[in-house]
Amino acid sequence: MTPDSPLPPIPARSWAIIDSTLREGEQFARGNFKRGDKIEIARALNAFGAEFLEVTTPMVSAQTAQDIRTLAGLGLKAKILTHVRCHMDDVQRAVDLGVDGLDLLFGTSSFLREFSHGKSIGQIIDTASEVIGWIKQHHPELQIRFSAEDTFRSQEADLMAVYRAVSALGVHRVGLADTVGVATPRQVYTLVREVRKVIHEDCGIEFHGHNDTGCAVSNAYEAVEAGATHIDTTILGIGERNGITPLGGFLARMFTFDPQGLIDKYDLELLPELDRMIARMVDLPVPWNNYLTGEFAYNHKAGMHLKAIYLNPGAYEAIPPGVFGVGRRIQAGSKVTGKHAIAYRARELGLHYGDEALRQVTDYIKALAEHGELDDAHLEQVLREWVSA
Ligand SMILES: CC(=O)SCCNC(=O)CCNC(=O)[C@H](O)C(C)(C)COP(=O)(O)OP(=O)(O)OC[C@H]1O[C@@H](n2cnc3c(N)ncnc32)[C@H](O)[C@@H]1OP(=O)(O)O
Ligand SMILES: O=C(O)CCC(=O)C(=O)O
Ligand SMILES: [Mg+2]
Repeated sequence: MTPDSPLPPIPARSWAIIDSTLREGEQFARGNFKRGDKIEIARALNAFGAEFLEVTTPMVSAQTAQDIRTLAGLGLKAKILTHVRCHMDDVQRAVDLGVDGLDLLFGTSSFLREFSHGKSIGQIIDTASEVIGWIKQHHPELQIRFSAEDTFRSQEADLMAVYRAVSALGVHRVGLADTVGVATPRQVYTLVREVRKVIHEDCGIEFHGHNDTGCAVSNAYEAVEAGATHIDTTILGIGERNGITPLGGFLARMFTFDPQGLIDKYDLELLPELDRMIARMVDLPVPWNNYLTGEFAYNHKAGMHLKAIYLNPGAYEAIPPGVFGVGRRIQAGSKVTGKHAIAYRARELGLHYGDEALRQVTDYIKALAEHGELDDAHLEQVLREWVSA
C-alpha cells in the first residue's frame, strides 16, 4: 500500500468469511468449548461482522446437537452452517436444528479413500447425489456446500468429476480443502481457476487451508485472487495440529488491498478482543508475534526505523494499528537505537541537546543497553540526568 507500488485492488465485497472457530477450533488440542463459551464466541464473531459461522456436526453428541440448536436460535445476522459428513444419517440429524446451511464433506484423496471411508470416486458421486438430492427436495431453504476433503492430494480428474457433479446438483458452494497444509500458493491459484471452469457460474468456491507448512494465509489470499468467494478462518488460527488460516492474519493480508472495504464490512477494532477471548478459553497467551494483535506486532526498535517512524509511521507499518484497535510501541532505549530516536524522546520530555551532547548521550545509552535494554523510566532518568550533569 505504498504510493510507490500500489497493490492490485481485490475488493473486500468479492469474498466472505466462514469462521470455523466453533468447528475446526473444537478440533484444536485445547478447544473444548462449553455451551456458554460457544454462545460468547458466536456473539463476538457476529458483532465483528463475520458473515458465516461454521459449527461442529451434531453427530458428536446429544449435547453438541442441543448447542447447535441454541446457536441457531440466537437470531444472529451471521449464518450458521453445520459441518457434516456427506451421509444421510448425519444430514437428517442436522436439518432440523434451525441452521442456515450444511457444509458437506467427502475425502477424495487416495489416502482418505483407502484409510478413512473406503469409497471410490463413483461411490462418492452417487452418495453425494442421493444426499444433496434429498436436501434439495426436503429442505430447499438450506444452503449446501460440498467439499472434497484433502483436495490437494487428490487426482485432478477425480476432483473435476466430483465438482462438476455436485455443481450440477445445485450446491451453493464447492470447497477446496488443504487438509494437511501441503499446498503451495501457486497450486491453490491454479486449482481454483480450474474448478471455476467446471462449476455453475453462481456456485461459490470456498477455501480451507491448514498451516502445516506456513502457507495458510498466502494460500487463502491466492484462492481469493483466483476467484474464491469464501475463506475459512478461525480466531488465532486454532484447529487440528497447528491450525488453519487465522482470522487476523487473513484480514491483515486483505486489508492491504482494500482497506475501506474491510472497514465497511467488519468492526475491525474488535479483533484484539476476539483474540484475547480465544486465548483465555484455550488457556494460552496470544502469541507474541501474532498478526496485528501480538505483543510485539507494532514494536519499533532499530534507529533507522525510529527516525522514519517518528516522521511518518507508514514508513515502517503496512497497516495502521489503530484501525485494528491496537497501539504501537517505540523502544528507544536499546543498543540499536539512534540519535533521532533519542532526540525525539528527549523533546517529548521537554529536553533539548546540542548536536555534540546528543551524540554523546546516544552513545552512552547504546553502551548501557549492551548490559540490558532500558525501559521507558530508565531512559527518562538517563536523559534527565544528562541535562543536569
Ligand atoms: C479434516 C476434518 O477436519 S474433517 C472433520 C472432522 N470432524 C469430526 O471428526 C467431527 C467429530 N467426530 C466425531 O464425533 C466422530 O468421529 C463421528 C461421530 C463423526 C463418527 O464417530 P464413529 O462412528 O465413532 O466413527 P469414527 O470417528 O471412529 O470413524 C470415522 C467414520 O466416519 C466415516 N467417514 C469419514 N468420512 C466420511 C464421509 N465424508 N462421509 C461418510 N462417512 C465418512 C468413516 O468411514 C468412519 O466410519 P466407519 O466406522 O463406518 O468406517
Ligand atoms: O470441509 C472442509 O472443507 C474442510 C474440512 C477440514 O477441516 C479439512 O479438510 O481440513
Ligand atoms: Mg481442517
